[in-house]
Amino acid sequence: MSIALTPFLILAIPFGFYHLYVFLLRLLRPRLPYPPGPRGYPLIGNLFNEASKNVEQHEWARYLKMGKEYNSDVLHINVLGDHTLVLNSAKTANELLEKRSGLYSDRPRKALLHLSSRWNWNFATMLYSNKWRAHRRRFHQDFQAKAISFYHPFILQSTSNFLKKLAPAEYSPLSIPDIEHAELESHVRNYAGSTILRVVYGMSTQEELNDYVQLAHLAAESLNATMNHGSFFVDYLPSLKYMPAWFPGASFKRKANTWAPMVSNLINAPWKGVKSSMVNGTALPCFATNNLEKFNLVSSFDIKNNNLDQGMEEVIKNCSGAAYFGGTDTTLSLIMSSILVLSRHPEVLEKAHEELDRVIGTSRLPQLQDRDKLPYLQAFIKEVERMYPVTPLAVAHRVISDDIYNGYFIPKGILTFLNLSAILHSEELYQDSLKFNPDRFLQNEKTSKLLSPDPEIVAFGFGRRICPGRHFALDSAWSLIACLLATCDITGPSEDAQKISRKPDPVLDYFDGLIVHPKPYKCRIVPRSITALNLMKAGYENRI
Ligand code: HEM
Repeated sequence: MSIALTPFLILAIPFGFYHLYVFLLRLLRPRLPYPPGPRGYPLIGNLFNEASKNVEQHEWARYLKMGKEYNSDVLHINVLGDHTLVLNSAKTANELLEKRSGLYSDRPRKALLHLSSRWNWNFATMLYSNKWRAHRRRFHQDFQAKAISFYHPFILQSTSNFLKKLAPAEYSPLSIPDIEHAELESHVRNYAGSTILRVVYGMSTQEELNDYVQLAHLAAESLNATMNHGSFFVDYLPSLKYMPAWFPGASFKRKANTWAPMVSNLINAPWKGVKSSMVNGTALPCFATNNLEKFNLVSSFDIKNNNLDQGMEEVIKNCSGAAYFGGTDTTLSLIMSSILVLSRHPEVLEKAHEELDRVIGTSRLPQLQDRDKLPYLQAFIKEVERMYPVTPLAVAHRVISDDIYNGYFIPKGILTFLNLSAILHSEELYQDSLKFNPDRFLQNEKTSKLLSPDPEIVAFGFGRRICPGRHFALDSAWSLIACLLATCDITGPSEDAQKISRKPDPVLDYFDGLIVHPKPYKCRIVPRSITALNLMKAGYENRI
């Protein structure tokens, strides 16, 4: 045999076997069972179970309970022929989403999502295709770990603004009132939104930022409400989308009509702004301008018609929109959970303060370069990500063709939910998993290895769809949390100080949804000293 043929055969033989496997799979199809799950009725499957499910119960908790009931970490649910696969363990996630990622990386065809609001510009919901690949590649170029230091000055600027807004006029700890949830959330949303807007569109004035942060908030409602499969009945019966909006029971359609213009504004308004500022010569360097220049697209602008060259300009515009949307609500959730936890765990606050004072001192703010020197702070953020996952069911994947796993038949088109909460709360992976304990992520001194799997990887999904904004998200959340901790005491609200002995619960204290947020809470945020207050007021001035 010629040596030149060997590499060909090395590729061809597994390829041939794979096709034989798929062929046999089709032959065997009727005989192989679906993975375990609730027994359904002919034709309607588990329709009754799904229709009568307890809406108070979080979807991830329901799947976890179901897994225990059927003693399986893969589950199958069928509603009217619409099949769903649930993966409740890291092992199955790894086997299917990672090792078979070529099969498991599509997204569901969401009737309401696309009907409602043309979210199809968002590559998070795009089908697994060349179009998605082009977007993912462009996004990855600028958001991979080694590229994001370009954005660090913007993160510092937003951190400074956040601290200034929070700083009381004078140092008078006893007279500082509790901070209400709405006020704190608005500061943090502004932080997350303004950072991403500066990064992608170069926006910097408070007026522009306020408008767009509000816009993202309004549009997020529709994505949050529609992304979880089964939130609306039309997910199971797509033909319902043809019902007129006035028809009884068509409330989903009325909602869709309200959401559509909001989502449209979300993508179009900032893009118009960035193009006009480039034409006027007032644009600040950012993801959009860097890429438009890189691909020589500036000369082809037609602002009046908002005429898109259907190629790279559209990709850049869509990626900017995806970052802007993906970066706001998720980062908000992580930071709000971190503050909630700090205010209810004085022992954690004390350890974090001790580390910051020892390593950084009290005369300057921590910076992103200090991160590796602050292992407890790092471990704290990992533990928040583990205990209170921002996206408990990740984002649904769809299987591209028939498959077999552990003797079970996985049909083409099945929706796949990755139960991140089940994985991150798994007793097998994390001892005393429902106890908040950052120490579990401190390195083992002897082996210098982490004792438990790292949520900074797990919490962002598996396979080819893993969150491409994760490095940026972690830098931006770290900066705010580190500076807030360095300068402030964070405790429970004064009037309830005695009552708050219960620690935040991932179910009772959280709303359910695609991106989960803590239910409203109050806390006290008080500068630690006059020096700390001065640091808050000065921010990173002169250093950016
Ligand atoms: C704490 C913050 C964040 C969390 C927990 C988070 C989590 C996730 C998860 C679980 C997915 C789905 C992965 C999968 O399908 O398997 C995802 C996708 C995505 N995230 Fe994030 N994310 C965060 C922040 C961000 C930020 C800051 C950005 C943008 C700068 C971003 C942009 C995206 C995009 C564009 C996708 C879709 C990827 C695709 O479908 O190919 N995310 N994220």
